[in-house]
Amino acid sequence: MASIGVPAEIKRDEQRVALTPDGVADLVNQGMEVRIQAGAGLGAGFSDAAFAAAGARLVSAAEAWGAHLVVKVKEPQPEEFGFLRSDLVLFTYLHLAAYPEVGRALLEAGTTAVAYETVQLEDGSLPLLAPMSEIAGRLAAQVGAHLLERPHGGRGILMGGCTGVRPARVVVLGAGSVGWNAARIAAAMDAEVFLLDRSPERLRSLEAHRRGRLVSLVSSSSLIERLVPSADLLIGAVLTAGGRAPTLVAESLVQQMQPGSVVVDVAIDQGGCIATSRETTHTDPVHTLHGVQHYAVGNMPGAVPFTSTEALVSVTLPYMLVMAGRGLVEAVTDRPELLSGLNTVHGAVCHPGVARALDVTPRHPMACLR
Ligand SMILES: NC(=O)C1=CN([C@@H]2O[C@H](COP(=O)(O)OP(=O)(O)OC[C@H]3O[C@@H](n4cnc5c(N)ncnc54)[C@H](O)[C@@H]3O)[C@@H](O)[C@H]2O)C=CC1
Ligand SMILES: CC(=O)C(=O)O
Repeated sequence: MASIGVPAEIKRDEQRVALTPDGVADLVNQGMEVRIQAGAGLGAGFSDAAFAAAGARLVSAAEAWGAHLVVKVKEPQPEEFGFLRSDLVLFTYLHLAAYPEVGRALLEAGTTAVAYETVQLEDGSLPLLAPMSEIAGRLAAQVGAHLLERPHGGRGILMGGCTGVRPARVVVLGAGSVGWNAARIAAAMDAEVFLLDRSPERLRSLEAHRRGRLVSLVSSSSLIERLVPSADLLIGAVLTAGGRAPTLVAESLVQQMQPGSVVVDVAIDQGGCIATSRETTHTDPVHTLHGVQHYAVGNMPGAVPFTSTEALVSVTLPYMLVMAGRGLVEAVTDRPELLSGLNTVHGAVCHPGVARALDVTPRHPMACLR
């Protein structure tokens, strides 16, 4: 019988879990054995009793990691590297461009790792990243608004201003799932929003939904140089799938921002797109440089684990069913988008963007699977 293991997340401040009790019931009904580490769902509001009632077996971390398919939320932490092995299929967010040491551990162990964030449909969309990006984008506007308040270290600007007083100026780099959601929440707060993307087609597709003081602009380095110094809130949200985020904002530009302004670099999980950001945690989310508060939490959706867990499992469960039920080779035939999810297979890197970031030569995923 195929077994699926769900370890508790141990990344700092991560409270999400990779399966819900409803998801467990679906897998068990398909004849699969589901092992949940005891306590794994508590932070997201799912009790051990609820998982057991759905048919899961409550186990230790080692037993959860011992399953054929291990599903997680975040990349394995160094304490978990010892659980990696060559007959394991790991399905989780990996972001190997930002965490090369995780890539090395997966390659050394020969683990087959399928990264949620690089599963890509034919139209270029990223179905397993999109829900978390939607959440992180919405949070970015909320967090930015909060940090702009004086008691939270900000310059004391209200997002929507008030009658006769200007609103906050928000500049969003990247108009994908994160950027669009950040921009539309900021616009709904009545801020003045500039949404930049290198793709005019992407901006055009958003045109009909644009509301409030939201201006969309085709990105260029000159435009960024003009806009950033006057931004009260700068949000980084660009991505090239699998690759390291490009640095779009140099330190000299951040230096020109007003003291108390805020940077939220959501793209930090791919290395960040603002030169001065470095990864922070929910416990200690802000570092201040040149008088500008930087928020760059690599697992922002972990702040709302109930919403995020439900949203994540709603998109990952169909893939778990096919991977555990029919094996990886049949799964990629049935769901070809899984091929781009393959980051490492038996000691080789299979995704070109990840390979570039790790400075290794990629192998074709089908060749690796054979
Ligand atoms: N910190 C966190 O907790 C989370 C971080 N993320 C990250 O946020 C980032 C954005 O994700 P999504 O919005 O889902 O990606 P997406 O693929 O939907 O959008 C990225 C956008 O960036 C644009 N872009 C790429 N290079 C550009 C450039 N040089 N100049 C201007 N625009 C450029 C693309 O045209 C695209 O529209 C990713 O790194 C993702 O992993 C997502 C969720 C949570
Ligand atoms: C996308 C991602 O890495 C996260 O939600 O934590």
